[in-house]
Amino acid sequence: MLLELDGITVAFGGLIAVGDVSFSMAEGDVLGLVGPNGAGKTTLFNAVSGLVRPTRGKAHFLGRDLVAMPIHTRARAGIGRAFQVPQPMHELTVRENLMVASRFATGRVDKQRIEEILDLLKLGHKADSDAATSLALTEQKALEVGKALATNPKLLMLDEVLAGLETAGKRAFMHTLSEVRQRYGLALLIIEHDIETITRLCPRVVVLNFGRLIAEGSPESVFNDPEVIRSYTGGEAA
Ligand SMILES: Nc1ncnc2c1ncn2[C@@H]1O[C@H](COP(=O)(O)OP(=O)(O)OP(=O)(O)O)[C@@H](O)[C@H]1O
Repeated sequence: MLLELDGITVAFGGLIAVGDVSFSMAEGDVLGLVGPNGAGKTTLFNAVSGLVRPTRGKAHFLGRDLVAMPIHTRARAGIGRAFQVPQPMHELTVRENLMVASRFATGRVDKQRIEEILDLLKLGHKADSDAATSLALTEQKALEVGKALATNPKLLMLDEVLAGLETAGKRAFMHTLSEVRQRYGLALLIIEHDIETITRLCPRVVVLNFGRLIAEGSPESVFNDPEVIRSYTGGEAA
C-alpha cells in the first residue's frame, strides 16, 4: 500500500477535528476527499503532510511509520502537497521556484524533470518571468502544482487547487492534471468542493463530516447517499 491510515484522530483541545479515520490508497490511486466546511479535510491533509501530529492512530507511507517521520523527511519520502492559495517564492522566477522545490526534496536539481514540468504545465513561456508578479491565476495554480511535482512525489495532495477558476479553466486544468498523473504514475489525494470536478477526476471518494468518515465509494454512490446529502444540507433533506 502507498498510504494507510488507521484510526487517525486529531483533537484540538476538546474539539475532535478528525475522528478515527481509516482508509488506504494504492500506488497510482486517485481519491477525492470531500465534506462540508469544517469537516476535517484540511486537518487530515496536515496530519499526512506533517503539519499536525495525530492525537491517536497509525499512518504508514510505503510501509514506513508516518507519525514518527519528521515533516522535512516526508517530502523526500514521496509526499507532495499543493496549497489552495499559491505560495510562490518571491523574487524568484518560475523556473527557480521549481529548482528550489526540487533541491529541497531531493537534494539536487533535476533540470530535465523541471523542463518537463514546465512543458506539461504550459509554463514554458513564463519560465524566466517573476513568479510573484507575472502569472495569471491559472498559471499561479499550475506553478503551485509544479512545485509539488518538482519534489518527485509518489503521492500528490491537492487542496482545492481549482478553487476560483472558471468552468473552462477548471476543465483545462483537470486535463493537465490527468496528463501529469499519467506521465509520472502518481497517486492523487484531492480536496475539492465542486462535485463535477470530483466526479470527473476521482473514481473513489471519501466523505468526512464532523471529522468522521461517513461514506466511501464511487462518486455516484456517495453523492446519492442520504447521510452524505444530510451532512451537506444540515439535516434538512435526504
Ligand atoms: N489549529 C486549529 N486549532 C483549533 N481548531 C482547529 C484548528 N484547525 C482546524 N480546527 C477546527 O477543526 C475543524 C476541522 O477544520 P478543517 O479546516 O480541517 O475542516 P475542512 O473540512 O478542511 O474545512 P473547509 O472545507 O472549510 O476548508 C474545524 O472545526 C476547525 O475550526
